[in-house]
Amino acid sequence: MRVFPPISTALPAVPGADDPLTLRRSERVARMVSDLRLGLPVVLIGDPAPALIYPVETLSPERFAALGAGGELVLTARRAEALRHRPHEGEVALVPVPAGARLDWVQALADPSRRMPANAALPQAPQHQPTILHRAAIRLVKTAELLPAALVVTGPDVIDTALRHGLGILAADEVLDQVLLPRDPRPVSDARVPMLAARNGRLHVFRAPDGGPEHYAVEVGTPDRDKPVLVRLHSACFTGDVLGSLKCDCGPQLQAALRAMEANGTGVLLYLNQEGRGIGLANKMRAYSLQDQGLDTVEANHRLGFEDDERDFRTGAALLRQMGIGRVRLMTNNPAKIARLDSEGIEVVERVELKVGRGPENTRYLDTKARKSGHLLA
Ligand SMILES: Nc1nc2c(ncn2[C@@H]2O[C@H](COP(=O)(O)OP(=O)(O)OP(=O)(O)O)[C@@H](O)[C@H]2O)c(=O)[nH]1
Ligand SMILES: [Zn+2]
Repeated sequence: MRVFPPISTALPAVPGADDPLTLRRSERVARMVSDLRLGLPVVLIGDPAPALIYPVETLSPERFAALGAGGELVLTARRAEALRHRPHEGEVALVPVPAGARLDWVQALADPSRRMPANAALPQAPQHQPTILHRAAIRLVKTAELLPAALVVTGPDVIDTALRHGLGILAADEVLDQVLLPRDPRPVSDARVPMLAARNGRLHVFRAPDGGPEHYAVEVGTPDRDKPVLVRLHSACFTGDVLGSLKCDCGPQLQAALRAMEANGTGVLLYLNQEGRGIGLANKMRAYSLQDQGLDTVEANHRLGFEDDERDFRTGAALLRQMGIGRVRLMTNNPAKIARLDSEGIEVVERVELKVGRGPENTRYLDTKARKSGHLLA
């Protein structure tokens, strides 16, 4: 068996860490995430060998054709369950890609909206277990808000290929550590924004140093930081917030929270860009299509290969810390938000109910959240 050199010796001499142009780990991971969105492969170093990781959703037919035989498809355990292919314990599952397999076949395994080509029986799972390399691959495509599936191709020339083509290359454990790290957004700019619901508003824009999405804080009046502040943690919902979709309660919740802050005199609404409970708008629309076929909101996420909720509320806690807010009266029906703020050292002194926007189009959605996701809804 070929022994692969450690990354430090495999790479040509690189400038030292004190060189300001040396890319930090967070920057290299951010580049990898953008590359995957473009359909480019990245290289992960890990067990059993360095591997090229191709995003299934954005992979072009030409690049797929050039892969040749071999390779494994890595799916989440959720997606594997939906395919009734659950050979491994743990978060991910592997499917060997047979010689001559078509890209359609690979993409149909990842995407429930595609019809499986004929004779699509899944090949036997490989003997070996998934490793940190496969988990890191899934984390990367999830961070890129793509379908959670990747092709993993190992071979003796992986490092050479990466160097020749300038592909992103990092150790799998470094990628996982980085992707799971709490983001620490920094204030960028702010200005007065009078709103219908709250005249005395100011919008603050925060940017994550790792290239992740920007998040916003809408400050109403000037809350006294020595007292608990009326706070809403709101996750982006383009359909509800902007289009007034009746499928959820987000739009009415957003407006009601701002009105409550106006009535209270002060408050802070954090607008977290975690669309679709963290799966992104494209995947949320895939989930909506599945809901049109009869699945509920949780089942639809699972069928796509996601958990019910992929959000990370540590971002909310980081924003509150940045704004000098340590104690809050939190407007929510979601106990997970309270638990996360508490564990991040933000004291939730009171939960303020926010029950608005229930109607015939979203009754099932709200009931499912109460029944399956622990939401405190009437
Ligand atoms: N994946 C998915 N996301 C959805 C669906 N409907 C709404 N969303 C997203 O769900 C999130 C709702 O955010 P919030 O209202 O802040 O959170 P919540 O968990 O409902 O908690 P509270 O409103 O505080 O009680 C937004 O990111 C929406 O885009 C759906 O059917 N599927
Ligand atoms: Zn919504």
